[in-house]
Amino acid sequence: MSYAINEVSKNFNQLEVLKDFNMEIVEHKVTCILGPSGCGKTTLLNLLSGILESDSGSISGFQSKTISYLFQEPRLLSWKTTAQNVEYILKDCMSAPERKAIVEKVLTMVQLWEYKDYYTDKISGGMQQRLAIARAFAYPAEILLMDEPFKSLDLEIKLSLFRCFHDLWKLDQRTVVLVTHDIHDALILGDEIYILSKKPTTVREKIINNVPHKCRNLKDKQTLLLEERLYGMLA
Ligand SMILES: Nc1ncnc2c1ncn2[C@@H]1O[C@H](COP(=O)(O)OP(=O)(O)OP(=O)(O)O)[C@@H](O)[C@H]1O
Repeated sequence: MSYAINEVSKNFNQLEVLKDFNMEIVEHKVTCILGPSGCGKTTLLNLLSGILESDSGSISGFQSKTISYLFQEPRLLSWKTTAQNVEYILKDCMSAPERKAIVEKVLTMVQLWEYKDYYTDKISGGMQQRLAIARAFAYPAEILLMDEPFKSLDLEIKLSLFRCFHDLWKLDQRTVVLVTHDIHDALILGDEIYILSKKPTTVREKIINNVPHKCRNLKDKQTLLLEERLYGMLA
């Protein structure tokens, strides 16, 4: 199954942001949207989640789905512990024993189980972002929308977050739409990579990344070839 965005246009007053925009999102894949700052990536996620309405065109498949959103900043509850931050969002959708099991599973996967009783303002920024990713995957949404969750992080932290992402994604191969302006995020995480133009924004290219998730790293030969191709397209 896939989700379709057909000929969608979105303006803010006189500003044309998306114009006759077409895209397909394949279930159980990570679709990465790579585009310059201000081209309308967040606007697109807001259209997919129903926060915004398009001016014309259609978006199909999302309406009846549960959607989870992960933002650039972790948006944690500082008055709750690491474990409580995950448990809290699960309270209406599963029993207490189920919640406990999931909290332990995801916190262990992102190496935060030993910090489960720490308040979130007592853990580092990288740990907070790991927690936010674990929390987003813990919620049983069918679609996960990610808005530049790796922006402004140094490379070492980013690489550890990429590993967390891959481990969590492998659990149930969630349908993910990730927006970014960073080629590395797209190369390591995206199965399908859409490259956007400047405003008024359309899709310039679509690339399929066939490198298996576990082989993707910034030294892998195939990944480097793809990187060269992407830089060529963005030049
Ligand atoms: N509610 C709004 N009202 C008016 N203009 C808006 C609104 N939301 C976004 N815009 C404008 O639409 C354009 C696209 O914004 P958007 O945040 O979607 O871009 P983006 O690609 O996510 O940007 P960035 O990479 O910098 O986060 C920008 O020029 C922005 O100023």
